[in-house]
Amino acid sequence: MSPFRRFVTAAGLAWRAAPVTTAVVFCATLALGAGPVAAALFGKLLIDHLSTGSGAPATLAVLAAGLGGTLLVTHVGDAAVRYLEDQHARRIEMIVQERLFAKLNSLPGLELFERPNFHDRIQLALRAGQGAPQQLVGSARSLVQSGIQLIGFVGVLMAVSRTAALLLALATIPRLVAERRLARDRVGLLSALSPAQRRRFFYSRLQYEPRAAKELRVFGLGGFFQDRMRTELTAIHVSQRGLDLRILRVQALLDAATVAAMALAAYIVVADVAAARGTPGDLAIVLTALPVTAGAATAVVRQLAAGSEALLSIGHYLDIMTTGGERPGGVAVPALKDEIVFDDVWFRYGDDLPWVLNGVSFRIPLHRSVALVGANGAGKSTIVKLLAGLYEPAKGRILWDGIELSRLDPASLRRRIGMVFQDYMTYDLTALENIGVGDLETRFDLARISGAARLAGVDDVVGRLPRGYDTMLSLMHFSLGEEDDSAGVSLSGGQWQRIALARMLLRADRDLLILDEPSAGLDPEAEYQVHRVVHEHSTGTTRLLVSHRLSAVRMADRIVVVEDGRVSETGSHADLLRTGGRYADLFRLQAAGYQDVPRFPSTGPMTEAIGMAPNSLESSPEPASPTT
Ligand SMILES: Nc1ncnc2c1ncn2[C@@H]1O[C@H](COP(=O)(O)OP(=O)(O)OP(=O)(O)O)[C@@H](O)[C@H]1O
Repeated sequence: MSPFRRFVTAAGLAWRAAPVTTAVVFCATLALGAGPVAAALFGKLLIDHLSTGSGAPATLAVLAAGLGGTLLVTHVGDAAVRYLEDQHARRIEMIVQERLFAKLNSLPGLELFERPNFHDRIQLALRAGQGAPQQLVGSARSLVQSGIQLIGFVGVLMAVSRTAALLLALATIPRLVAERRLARDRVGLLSALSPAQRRRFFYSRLQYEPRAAKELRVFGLGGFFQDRMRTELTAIHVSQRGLDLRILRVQALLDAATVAAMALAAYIVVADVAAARGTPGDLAIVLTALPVTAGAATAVVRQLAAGSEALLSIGHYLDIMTTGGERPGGVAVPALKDEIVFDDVWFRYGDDLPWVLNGVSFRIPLHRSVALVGANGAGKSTIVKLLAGLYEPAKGRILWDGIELSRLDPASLRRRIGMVFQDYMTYDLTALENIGVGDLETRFDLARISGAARLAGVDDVVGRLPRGYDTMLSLMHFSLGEEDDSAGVSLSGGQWQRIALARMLLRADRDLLILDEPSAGLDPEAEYQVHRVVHEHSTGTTRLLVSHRLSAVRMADRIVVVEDGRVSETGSHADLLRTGGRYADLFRLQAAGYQDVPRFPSTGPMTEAIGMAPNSLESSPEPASPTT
């Protein structure tokens, strides 16, 4: 990406955030840049007037007032400009956040979100998008301000001693080169450390997230993850310290060179004044101008480096903003009239990963229910995700009434689908919102939401919560006091599953309902009720159901058995039992399991199978008892 494109993006963001503020800041910058030069000139004139003894009191008063006024404006103006810059930074943050998240929400598939480096890029883009335009504006402002000071003081130095001015200019060139290189290294290090930062935050989050707290305590994993977090942080610090040391070494060398140049320049001017080739005012202004000029030259160089750092890092923001992924256009999805067809569909999650689907073909006829069954990892959820347009097949076609899914508009497709996922979401929202997000168009209509909750068998549970449907379903929403009933509550796994089901039932009028393991966490009675409700309530709707409970799928019009990414059997429950294939075996196995429950041995086969000696805990040496 060209530096020019990055510059236009950063400057465009800064300008659009607050054009008036940007213009005011620039004008103020010009005035603030000229301030110190004007103050130094007023100072020189005052000294010259006093040293010749010819100064009229009125002239002295004017010069003193000029000096005081200039200093006052410079200091007050500086604070005002900093205030405006902070407001500007907030506006930029808002714009960047809006654009980045609009972009992320426009990506229809899951592929990018499952790549760790995409997460790193989002973090870098957020940071760059918020910081870089502001840094660029700040650098440009400081550059102009320091540049004006530099030009002014170099002019003054040139008037008094060209050699002194030349010496300072020579000392600035190596700084320019070195600071640019360091800026590039800083941006490079930030990218290089992203994976380690991500892992560090992952390990740190595990140690306070309520979801992980159970296992961490039961398995005693706190110290283990703390060690991992420490290892990552140590590695990050080692890399950062390496760069810090390099910056320190380079800057110390450059500062030493600048001081040497200043000392030489001061010596030349002192020698000139001693030889009566200059006035005491000349000496005063040179002694003022030398450190200020050196400081301004350093500031100019650093701002140039900071500006180029900002331009390099805005590349991360542009990187996300130009990420492909949206399907261009796409046909609006018509109501389903005939059938959905999987036609020799092949899929794998990455080019270097094994095929998950190896030519899957089956049909979902209109107003019929189709159940997918198969062992863990057979590819059932993958089929579901392909049907929802979350991934695209590598080969083969998925047809919606003969139109390939890839030609359809993903948003329009999803409006035609109601879905409950195997790994459904539990939102830190109220019960009303947790269900209502299933159909935002209902605008959290309590009557519809409680109707869906009733069908899913969770209405009573919600009714008994401290604030009914307005209760926060989250333990993170802490109580504000003893009497505060706004505290969050936590539901059981099965109750959460019913909430997810109610969320889907808000879309029961859609063309296609997809239920991926909707009853996995339910007790047997609840499971039966849920399947009866789903069956009765959505008869006449086209349905795809995934379940391991074969008792639940026997009601389906067609059962598709998936084995190793292929369809091995298709037919009704009765057909498949008659055929006596894999489904019939599984069904009989499950049915037998309910009648004849085997007892688990306390030691023996299971412990041996995982390579443990029986009673290894008991046979492990006792910890030494504390000596008294
Ligand atoms: N996001 C992913 N990235 C890489 N591999 C994946 C991903 N999701 C699933 N897989 C792999 O794809 C295969 C099929 O997974 P899938 O979830 O479709 O199986 P399933 O039949 O639904 O299994 P289960 O009955 O356990 O839910 C598995 O081997 C799994 O490891």
